[in-house]
Amino acid sequence: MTERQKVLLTEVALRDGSHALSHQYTVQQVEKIAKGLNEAKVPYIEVAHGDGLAGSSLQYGRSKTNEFELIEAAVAVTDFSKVAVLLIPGIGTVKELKQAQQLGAKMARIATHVTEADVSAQHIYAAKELGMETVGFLMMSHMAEPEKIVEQAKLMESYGADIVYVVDSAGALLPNQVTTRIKAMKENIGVEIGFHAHNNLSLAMANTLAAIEAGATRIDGSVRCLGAGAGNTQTEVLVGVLDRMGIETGVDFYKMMDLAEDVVAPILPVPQEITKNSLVLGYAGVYSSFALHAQRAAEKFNLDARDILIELGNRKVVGGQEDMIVDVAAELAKVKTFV
Ligand SMILES: C[C@H](O)CC(=O)C(=O)O
Ligand SMILES: [Mn+2]
Repeated sequence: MTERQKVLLTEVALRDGSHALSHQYTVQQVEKIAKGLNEAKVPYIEVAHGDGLAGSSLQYGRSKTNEFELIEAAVAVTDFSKVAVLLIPGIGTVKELKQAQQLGAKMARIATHVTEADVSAQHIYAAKELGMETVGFLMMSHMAEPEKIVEQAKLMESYGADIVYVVDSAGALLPNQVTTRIKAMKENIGVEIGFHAHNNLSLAMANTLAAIEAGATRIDGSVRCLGAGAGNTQTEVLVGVLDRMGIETGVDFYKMMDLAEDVVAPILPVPQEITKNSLVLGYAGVYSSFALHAQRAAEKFNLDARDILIELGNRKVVGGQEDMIVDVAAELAKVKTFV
């Protein structure tokens, strides 16, 4: 009997989902969600500010609760799931990585813009030194062609990454574009390949299936889609779909559905859905976590947030350039004043 294909899921509702909740998680919420994910046998649970360790700031949004309390809380209620943390070099430092590891985090996901893998070297080395399973996370992967992604993935592999992810931060990729990127990596790098989707064009599931078909074995999902913009691939749906495809995740389908319905849905301030702003994120190729900042700038300058997002896409703005959002809004407002 042929062995069933297997993918390992990393649940990101407690990190990417932090964007959707404006980083307002409480210890009690994290305990309940992490406990539910652990009982559903989800292999990895990512916990941190939406922009990774040390992300709590004026620029990225202040956390209600110190993220290390959230990490500690998740570790305390998980005896199966491993806790992961995300770190963007320049936002987080080795100091925060060590603190997370000492609290029990077992995986480090070092995230850079897709053409800046070289800035991940120090933190990948540090994570490996700390004995953590280490992931290279190439954000905004729609902005680089497959050859460039392979080049950058090779750098992360050379620094010691155990896994390298294609990350569709803007939710802008089409299924065929996912296939070409993952296939190119599969043919050229020697470590596991992962994929992280956003649902801004309602393609998260299709793109995730394309990634698996092309050879990705590490997949991100989020319970109730909870993530930046229109959210990520919905974990409970993904588990059901992969089961129907005969692909093993090891995750309990019913327990994931109950967690989504009974625990996560009640804490959402608004349903996680494809709004006009999140749709434009995917259409224009803009970093998903810009949605809330663009909405606030639109209200401040009496603009349509979609106009700000389209202009940010035209300027190919990337993560870390959140300050450009207000600049663009001010320019558009001035233009509007004079027309
Ligand atoms: C910091 C970003 O939110 C990381 C991520 O989830 C993405 O790029 O997508
Ligand atoms: Mn994301």
